[in-house]
Amino acid sequence: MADKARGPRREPKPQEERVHDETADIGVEARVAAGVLLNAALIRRGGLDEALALPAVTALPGPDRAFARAVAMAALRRLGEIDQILDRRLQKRPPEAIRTIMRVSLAQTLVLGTPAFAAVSTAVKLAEREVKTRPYKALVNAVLRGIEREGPGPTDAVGNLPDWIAARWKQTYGDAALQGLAQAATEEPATDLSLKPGEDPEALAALVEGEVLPGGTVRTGMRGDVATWPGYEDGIWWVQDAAAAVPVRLLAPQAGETALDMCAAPGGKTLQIAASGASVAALDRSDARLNRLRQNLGRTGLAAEIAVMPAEEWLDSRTFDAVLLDAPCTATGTFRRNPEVLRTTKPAEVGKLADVQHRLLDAAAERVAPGGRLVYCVCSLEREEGETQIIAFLRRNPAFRTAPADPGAVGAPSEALTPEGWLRILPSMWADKGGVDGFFAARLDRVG
Ligand SMILES: C[S@@+](CC[C@H](N)C(=O)[O-])C[C@H]1O[C@@H](n2cnc3c(N)ncnc32)[C@H](O)[C@@H]1O
Repeated sequence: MADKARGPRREPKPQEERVHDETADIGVEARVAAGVLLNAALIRRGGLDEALALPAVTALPGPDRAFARAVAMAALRRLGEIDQILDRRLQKRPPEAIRTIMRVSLAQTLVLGTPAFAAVSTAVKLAEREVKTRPYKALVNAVLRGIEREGPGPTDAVGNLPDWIAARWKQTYGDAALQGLAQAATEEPATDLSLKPGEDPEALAALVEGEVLPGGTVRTGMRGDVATWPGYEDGIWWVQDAAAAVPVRLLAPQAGETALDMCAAPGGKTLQIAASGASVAALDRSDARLNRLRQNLGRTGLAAEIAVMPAEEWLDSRTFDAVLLDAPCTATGTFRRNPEVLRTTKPAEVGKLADVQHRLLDAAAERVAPGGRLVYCVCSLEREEGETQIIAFLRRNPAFRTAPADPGAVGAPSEALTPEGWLRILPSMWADKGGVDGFFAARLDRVG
């Protein structure tokens, strides 16, 4: 939880930014870009990625671009707390552009540790630039200097979650879990690497300033461009959150088996299946998203058959020993890496996606060979997309039974095991190791 006495705690700083804020020489344009990124991320899903391609961002030198992104991400993770601090000092609602300038400034001073003289003076310069914001220059200066002088005051990390999400998670997981989830949402996650079989996780961990997590994932302390990290060129690992690596371990594909990955892109799980020696077909409706899989197959020397296709419309008549359905979902469990997901997901999407998942689950069942198995997973924390789907699926499909998971054997936190034998991984688990993404996973064996 946020430190009630002092406001948001500081996040570890990305490497490039560390170099730069020490010299405090990053200018106004990087702060403009941070505001552009922040607002784009708040407007719609995918907005952050689109904004990263805008000239206001791409025209910046690399370190300034990294700084702008770090500021936007820090602001997104702490938006509720930042607004609590601002709202205490604002008597009237300022124009949105002014709020953005102040949010960007506070993300720097309160979260990233940028020196106040740099964060505040650039905020004042930003206000000065536009006719519409110029009249608020003195307000920006007074508010930000006041916070610097008197401290931010108490904040509540649950306030970083939209109300409807906080209410849902409280009802589903309880108040203590909600506090843990809110805390996890404030923290910048480390990068996790999955290794090809035969590679030594301890040796890689030593090279990438990392540690080996249960299950064999290597969690690295490194930041910046992964293409420059040891082992990238040799294709011995790929980036995959520790929790995202669990469903394929639950599926346990074997050499000589056939496997189908029904919603495969960008492909971390296909790579895991291919690395097991099983022969894998990977489907996805998005050709663009499959490009990442194609690149990673080339880099790692692994093989998969790829088809661009809505999985339920695939005309191929084969059935498979092992079927993975990593279904499209609200992705609310990925808030550590994609903090904007909590802001852009709308309540109505939960039900709409649950309908899609229902349809895809039925299509997946038809692909499972007699004696074969199906793993269903989603990176959502919403029950309708997880537990409720499997309860309904088992009612519709008496030929399938839950194969209870062994969390230790699949590299999942032990407390993730549900009474039914499914896995409900929460981002607040493994807090001492830096947390994990949220996932639901169930293995269903075809017994009839
Ligand atoms: C959660 S992501 C999959 C992540 C992937 N399994 C991985 O590990 O990298 C869901 C994917 O489902 C795809 N998708 C959505 N509807 C689909 C459908 N009807 N058939 C096939 N793919 C679909 C999306 O394009 C998206 O790439």
